[in-house]
Amino acid sequence: MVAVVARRSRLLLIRRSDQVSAPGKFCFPGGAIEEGETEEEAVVRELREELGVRVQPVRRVWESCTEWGVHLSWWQSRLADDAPIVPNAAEVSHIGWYTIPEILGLSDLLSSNRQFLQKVLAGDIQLDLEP
Ligand SMILES: Nc1nc2c([nH]c(=O)n2[C@H]2C[C@H](O)[C@@H](COP(=O)(O)OP(=O)(O)OP(=O)(O)O)O2)c(=O)[nH]1
Repeated sequence: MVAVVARRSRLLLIRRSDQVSAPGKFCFPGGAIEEGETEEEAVVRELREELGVRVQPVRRVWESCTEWGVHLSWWQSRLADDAPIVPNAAEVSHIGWYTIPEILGLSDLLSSNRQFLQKVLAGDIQLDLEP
């Protein structure tokens, strides 16, 4: 489950900690769905665990599969309130709000995220950048 959170043409990006898979890579917040959960519930739980924030999943905008076989469901989501983002250091080493060109300029970006953003720029994925 991947949460795509936009604000004033910027997207919420995380840098993965050294203790998880794909250490040090940039991607969006998210994680695996657990048994019995809906996709929306998984998005809400993952963002709470990872960043200490409440989000509302709005719309599934894309589905994909990583080169290593993980199915990803991409959910445009919005922050439910103005509470501060408090990254869980075990999972996330850094967070920030970046424009799409800035994100595409990062060499440590996960390849599925690069593919996602290229599709957004091409108009193949509809994303609301000013929700
Ligand atoms: N969270 C997240 N994972 C992503 C993104 N793009 C992408 O390819 N992935 C991959 C990396 C991982 O193989 C998988 C989800 O990893 P995760 O670390 O967030 O979830 P997890 O704790 O349940 O999984 P894991 O570390 O045990 O592999 O999806 C993204 O934007 N966000």
